[in-house]
Amino acid sequence: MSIERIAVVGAGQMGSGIAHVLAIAGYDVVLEDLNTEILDKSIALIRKNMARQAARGLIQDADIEAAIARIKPVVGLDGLGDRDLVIESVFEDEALKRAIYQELGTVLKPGAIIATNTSSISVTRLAAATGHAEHFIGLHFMNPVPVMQLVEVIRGIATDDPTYQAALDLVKRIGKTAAYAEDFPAFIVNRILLPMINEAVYTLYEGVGNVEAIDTAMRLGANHPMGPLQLADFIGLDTCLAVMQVLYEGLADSKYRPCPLLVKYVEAGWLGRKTGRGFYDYRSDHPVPTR
Ligand SMILES: CC(=O)CC(=O)SCCNC(=O)CCNC(=O)[C@H](O)C(C)(C)COP(=O)(O)OP(=O)(O)OC[C@H]1O[C@@H](n2cnc3c(N)ncnc32)[C@H](O)[C@@H]1OP(=O)(O)O
Ligand SMILES: NC(=O)C1=CN([C@@H]2O[C@H](COP(=O)(O)OP(=O)(O)OC[C@H]3O[C@@H](n4cnc5c(N)ncnc54)[C@H](OP(=O)(O)O)[C@@H]3O)[C@@H](O)[C@H]2O)C=CC1
Repeated sequence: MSIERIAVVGAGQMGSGIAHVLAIAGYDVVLEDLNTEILDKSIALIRKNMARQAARGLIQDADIEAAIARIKPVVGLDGLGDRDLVIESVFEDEALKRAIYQELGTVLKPGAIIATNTSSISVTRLAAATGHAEHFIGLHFMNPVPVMQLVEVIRGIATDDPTYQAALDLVKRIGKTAAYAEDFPAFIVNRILLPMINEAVYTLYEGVGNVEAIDTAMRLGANHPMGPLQLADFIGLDTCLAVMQVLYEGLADSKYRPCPLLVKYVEAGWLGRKTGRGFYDYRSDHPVPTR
């Protein structure tokens, strides 16, 4: 199937990044969320990040307005009937994702593909909520989407070959590299990355080091571009916890138990950058460690 008209459902940090790269690649993009305030914020973030790329010479300044014009922000799923592909990128919450697929089922045209940007949840199980599991696939983009080269592609047990091929063609057209992961909890990247982040939270929780020491140690000691706690704040502590819970429940191994401190921060609403506070406080010019 040829894909030209795409919708991105969920205009958070990932949905905004996905819409950004699709528009730069020339696709006709509808960006959907719950209200215009979020959509306005998303378009402003996309414009800022495109300017960043232009400043680095990765795209031309002149390309920005044309790309932004290819993104149509909408509230509600009703107008998605002409879409060839919908990429869902709402919270890492299975019930929410399934509810959105059920609503999409009433508006999408026959043969339309649904892809989920889930970080960890079973693609096979999510597909079962759509009624067209053969046209459902996992397309796991990496954060920040405009910068990261990888997209994990995950087939559900029922995903058909044309859907899989259409997904690979899209990844190629946006200039990224596909890695194929089998449909196991958290796939490849987060099966490895999130336990490392969780271990960094345990290191803080047990008092082995403070926030600054832990992040400095891994940036300078393991050459990580961001310390694990800085990265957790960047990802979103709610998403980090959701992925650890999927691993813990899905693999039934105590080594994936989410650190109690991570649970506490999420319960407090300290979700990292997106709420202004996590392991760092982002409310002043420079991030300040909070422990
Ligand atoms: C749950 C999951 O599924 C999680 C996943 O996505 S798995 C992948 C997780 N992501 C990572 O591991 C990324 C690790 N970090 C990095 O690679 C680098 O720090 C980075 C690429 C994010 C930035 O690289 P850098 O050379 O420092 O870029 P730099 O010019 O200094 O930009 C730093 C800032 O710009 C952001 N940034 C840079 N270019 C960007 C772009 N085009 N779009 C969006 N953000 C951008 C950085 O995130 C950071 O944010 P703030 O400006 O808000 O502080
Ligand atoms: N954060 C990361 O590093 C990565 C995350 N992912 C995955 O991407 C997905 C999104 O994560 P992320 O962007 O970080 O999350 P965010 O919290 O940044 O954004 C989630 C977005 O979903 C919106 N939303 C919630 N309910 C609905 C709905 N019913 N209809 C439309 N939009 C809705 C939210 O709007 P509102 O705020 O109004 O509720 C918000 O804009 C998750 O599945 C996550 O696992 C994948 C790779 C990396």
